[in-house]
Amino acid sequence: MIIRQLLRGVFLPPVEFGSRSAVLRALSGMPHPKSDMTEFREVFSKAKHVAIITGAGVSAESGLPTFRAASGHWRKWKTQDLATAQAFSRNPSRVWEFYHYWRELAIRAEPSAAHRAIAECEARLSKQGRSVVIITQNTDELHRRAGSRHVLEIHGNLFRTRCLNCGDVETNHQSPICTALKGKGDPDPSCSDANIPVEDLPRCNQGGCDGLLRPDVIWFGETLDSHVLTKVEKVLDACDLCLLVGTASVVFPAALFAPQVAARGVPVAEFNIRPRAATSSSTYHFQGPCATTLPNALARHETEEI
Ligand SMILES: NC(=O)c1ccc[n+]([C@@H]2O[C@H](COP(=O)([O-])OP(=O)(O)OC[C@H]3O[C@@H](n4cnc5c(N)ncnc54)[C@H](O)[C@@H]3O)[C@@H](O)[C@H]2O)c1
Ligand SMILES: [Zn+2]
Repeated sequence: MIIRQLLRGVFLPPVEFGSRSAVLRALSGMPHPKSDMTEFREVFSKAKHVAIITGAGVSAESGLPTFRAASGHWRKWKTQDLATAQAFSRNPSRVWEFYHYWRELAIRAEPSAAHRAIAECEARLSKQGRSVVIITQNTDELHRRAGSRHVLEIHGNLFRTRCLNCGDVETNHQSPICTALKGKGDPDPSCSDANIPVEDLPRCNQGGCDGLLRPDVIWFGETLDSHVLTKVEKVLDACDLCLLVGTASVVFPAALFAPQVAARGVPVAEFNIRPRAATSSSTYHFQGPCATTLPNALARHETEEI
């Protein structure tokens, strides 16, 4: 499967809906995605294995801005220029400030109605012998905090650290993660770097190691965890309904997941505040904030007995 070969971080050009997609649709005779909720609910009620692919938009209503909403910047730097191994080795203090900012936002955030609707749907369907698996690009843990149990975090987790010296991976929810980062990380472009000495940044506490820790997230240009990708492949191959929630789907390899499922003739239902260029290849598109659209879409169907 091709997704195994791919690194994170190749961007698709973010073509706006209405330009190239409209032309392609007209040329190919491709139907417009439907927004018929009753029909979607019929399909949903019959699905045995549901894959739900989520992106930053699912956490937007929890107060975590999408990179796009934050104009793709933290202070004066592009987020994709900070989320790299090169940026970390050049300036670990700046990159830790950036991740400290995200950790503190995520710790204080609460799961939204969209996270809760997904978790409730998973719990209910599992009692009926049906499965729901969440494949998320988010690193904020809000799906788990909402109660979801089958979550594949393809881009890692803000609340894990990895030691650059011994490789030890630990869960870490400390706030702040180290004293030197307390009160740092302000995203305002006029704010200066804290320039924290490397020995005061988060360090490994495994017997005498003291190596520098990094956030255990997948940075641009890094390979996704092959164990996680193997699980993703199985879920994509087995699903008979796929939801694409709050993602621009412009970052590989996640951008390939829904098209891969659609190519098998499996319905894809998209929930986004705006159409994307590739929305035209989805079966359904429900436009609007997903904390409003998803609870209706995933509520108990009249044919469900429990
Ligand atoms: N919460 C997080 O963990 C978080 C936040 C920002 C970025 N990221 C990272 O950024 C990368 C960019 O990927 P992405 O495609 O997920 O994000 P993105 O910022 O590129 O796109 C977000 C998408 O969500 C949609 N959206 C915004 N608000 C919405 C809402 N209320 N309801 C429904 N849709 C909404 C937007 O139209 C857009 O298509 C990912 O790899 C992710 O790891 C993560
Ligand atoms: Zn170590």
